Amino acid sequence: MFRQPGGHVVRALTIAGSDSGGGAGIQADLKTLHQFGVYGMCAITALTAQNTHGVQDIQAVPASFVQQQLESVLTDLGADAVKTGMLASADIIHTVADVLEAHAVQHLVVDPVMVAKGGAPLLQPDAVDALKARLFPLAAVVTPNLPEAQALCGYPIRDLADAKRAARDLAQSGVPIVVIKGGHAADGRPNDAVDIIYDSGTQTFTSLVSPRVPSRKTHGTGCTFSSAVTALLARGEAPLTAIAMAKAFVFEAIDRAKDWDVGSGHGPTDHTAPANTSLLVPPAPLQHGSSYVYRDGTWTVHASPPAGL
Ligand SMILES: Nc1ncnc2c1ncn2[C@@H]1O[C@H](COP(=O)(O)OP(=O)(O)O)[C@@H](O)[C@H]1O
Ligand SMILES: Cc1ncc(COP(=O)(O)OP(=O)(O)O)c(N)n1
Repeated sequence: MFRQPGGHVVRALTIAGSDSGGGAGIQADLKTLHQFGVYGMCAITALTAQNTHGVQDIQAVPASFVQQQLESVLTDLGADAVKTGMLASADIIHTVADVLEAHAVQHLVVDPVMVAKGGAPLLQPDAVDALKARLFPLAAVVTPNLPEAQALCGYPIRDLADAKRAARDLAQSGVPIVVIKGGHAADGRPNDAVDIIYDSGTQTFTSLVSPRVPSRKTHGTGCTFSSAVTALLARGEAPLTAIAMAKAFVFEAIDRAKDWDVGSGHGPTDHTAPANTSLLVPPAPLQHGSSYVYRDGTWTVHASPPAGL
């Protein structure tokens, strides 16, 4: 396990739903935290019966029991960083926000999970406002995918210019850093996956680009990405470095899984992808306002960024 200079084992808490298929949710989160050498803990918000073909059923956990799990963990083990994933209902969101406020948690990553890739709703529609009002102001980083960003902003995101507008608008809820993930490629980018980062402090956009792996095995990419960011923030990395390393890790996890036979539908990624710093870390501190590309295991400044970056 990764330790802070004083010898303290780095730990992180995920508050999310269980994916019985093991590719997303709590299972992806704990695998990712472990891979980054961070001690992982969890509070489960919902149980899903799920596989690589979709979500067959959902059982919500009562908000009072989510609260009990959080209190059990935070009053004993503590957390250097916390992430939220599937929160299911406004009731659970209010409970989670109350507990996180009371414990003054640091480094909160909010992955505003709303719909699984197969189309199953993972958040009640009336909970979207609660997410923005209660959790966004507590977050260090918020990581919507394109459909989530559209739902949160209330307008379509068709291209990179729209994604930038959405990132800046979402930051108005009091979020230091918004990442609009590009896995869904609303603007039809067949060859690359572009993530747009807006930093409220510097009021700059940074874009991170990787080749798009031609694979259906991308189940759980968002959970894996936000967990990697959480692990790296817990370890003390700067947010921009954490986000870049997380993107590189997800690229490697998708790439490793492209030929494997786990499930016959949209399979999961391979969380045993390398997470050691030397392979994923940018060679120099990333500059806000620039565009970077991850290719062949290396980050470089993007010499010919896509139009709109
Ligand atoms: N086919 C792919 N090839 C490379 N990177 C991808 C691919 N699909 C998603 N990503 C990356 O995975 C991360 C998660 O994005 P996304 O899939 O949009 O999230 P979600 O699972 O929440 O829908 C982002 O960094 C995105 O760029
Ligand atoms: C229990 C649970 N939580 C979250 C998700 C969605 O995960 P995500 O990483 O966005 O991956 P896809 O479902 O989009 O492949 C989930 N499916 N289940």
